[in-house]
Amino acid sequence: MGFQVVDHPLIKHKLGLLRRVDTSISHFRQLTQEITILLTYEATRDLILEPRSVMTWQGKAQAERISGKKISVVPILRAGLGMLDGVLALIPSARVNVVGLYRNEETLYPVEYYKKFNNDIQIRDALIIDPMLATGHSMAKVCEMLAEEGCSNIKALCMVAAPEGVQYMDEHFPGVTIYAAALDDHLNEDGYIIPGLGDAGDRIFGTK
Ligand SMILES: O=P(O)(O)OC[C@H]1O[C@H](OP(=O)(O)OP(=O)(O)O)[C@H](O)[C@@H]1O
Ligand SMILES: O=c1cc[nH]c(=O)[nH]1
Ligand SMILES: [Mg+2]
Repeated sequence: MGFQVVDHPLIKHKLGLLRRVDTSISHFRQLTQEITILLTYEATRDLILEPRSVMTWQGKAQAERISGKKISVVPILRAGLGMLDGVLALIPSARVNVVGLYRNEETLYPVEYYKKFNNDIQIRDALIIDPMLATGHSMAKVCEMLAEEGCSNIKALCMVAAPEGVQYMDEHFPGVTIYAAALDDHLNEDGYIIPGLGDAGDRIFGTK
């Protein structure tokens, strides 16, 4: 598996603000979106280009355009929605395939409550978005759902990952590359990432 902490001063600075307990809802949303744009930039580095001739003000010139498979973004409800605008800012024509999961607080395994996939999901590369990779159970569940649909090329973006989640994904979906803003220290006894962000869904939606 590929796991990459995207190393950039802007990401580090914005993540520091995101971690602050006194960051407002609106600022939390804005920072999440901005960091997602930076992660998307890195995660799309291997997109394939093809040459293309364009008519410029000085006649024809050689340019390039993205070719090959198209992308579908897969936000994991709820918190993943906070990252959607960031991806769409760079890939405005991406299709969106939504999965609704919540984590059972006792078992720390996800419960599925919603799924809406496009008809052409299997011919697109999938980009899963969820701010938190804690145990990795939610991310793995979505990879399983995508694999069942025939998706063969899957990447994921998250704000903060725990070593436990990275290891779980490595064991179960070694072909999936994850791009994160940070690799944190550990999970606490309730399955929360330390230091983490707290409950990202609550911070984005203003619940609690
Ligand atoms: O790696 P895991 O241990 O599976 O935990 C991570 C999941 O937990 C959070 O969702 P939550 O269940 O809080 O739902 P929410 O987005 O609706 O708040 C988070 O957004 C991930 O989806
Ligand atoms: O730290 C965590 C773990 C799971 N979900 C969150 O929102 N935060
Ligand atoms: Mg939550």
